[in-house]
Amino acid sequence: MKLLSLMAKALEIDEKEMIEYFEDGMQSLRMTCYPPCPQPELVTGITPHSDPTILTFLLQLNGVDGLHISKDGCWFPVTILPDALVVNVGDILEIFSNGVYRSIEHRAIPNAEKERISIAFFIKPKREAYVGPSPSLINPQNPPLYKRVGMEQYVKDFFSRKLNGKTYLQHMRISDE
Ligand SMILES: O=C(O)CCC(=O)C(=O)O
Ligand SMILES: [Fe+2]
Repeated sequence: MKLLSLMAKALEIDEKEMIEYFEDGMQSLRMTCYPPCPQPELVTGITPHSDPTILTFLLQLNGVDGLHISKDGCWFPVTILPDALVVNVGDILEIFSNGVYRSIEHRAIPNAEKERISIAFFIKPKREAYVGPSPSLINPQNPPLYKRVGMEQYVKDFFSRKLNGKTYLQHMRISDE
């Protein structure tokens, strides 16, 4: 909630709107184990994607790296900092902020020698919420860039597609219609 309040401030919207929208949301956790692979460049761990979340907190549990993020079309490894979580912006925050916060495309690959374990903690709005740009950010100079859809529908659509970069977010963009 503290993070969301700070983001509301940065977006210049009422923090109450942000908190009401996101409170009592859904939370889930995914633990992934990547067995060691002598030729990691030949296999895929988790294919490139952005998360269908507000925020994702990621713990690289046993200190073995393998997370990469995409920036300007290139992949960059994320160095593990001791006792720190990686905080990733998800697609729902990109949509809510009407593109101000950009979700991060990422992938994970196995390590050549060691097993790698990650735990991702996903923060999402409640089931009854709508995924769409915040009404306080929309005006004639700043029209909505994304469609508005019920959270249940959004999740259903996301998981019925193949994980493929930011294609689902692209599908949510109004200009793509
Ligand atoms: O294993 C990782 O570092 C990333 C996991 C991930 O991106 C996910 O579970 O959505
Ligand atoms: Fe992810």
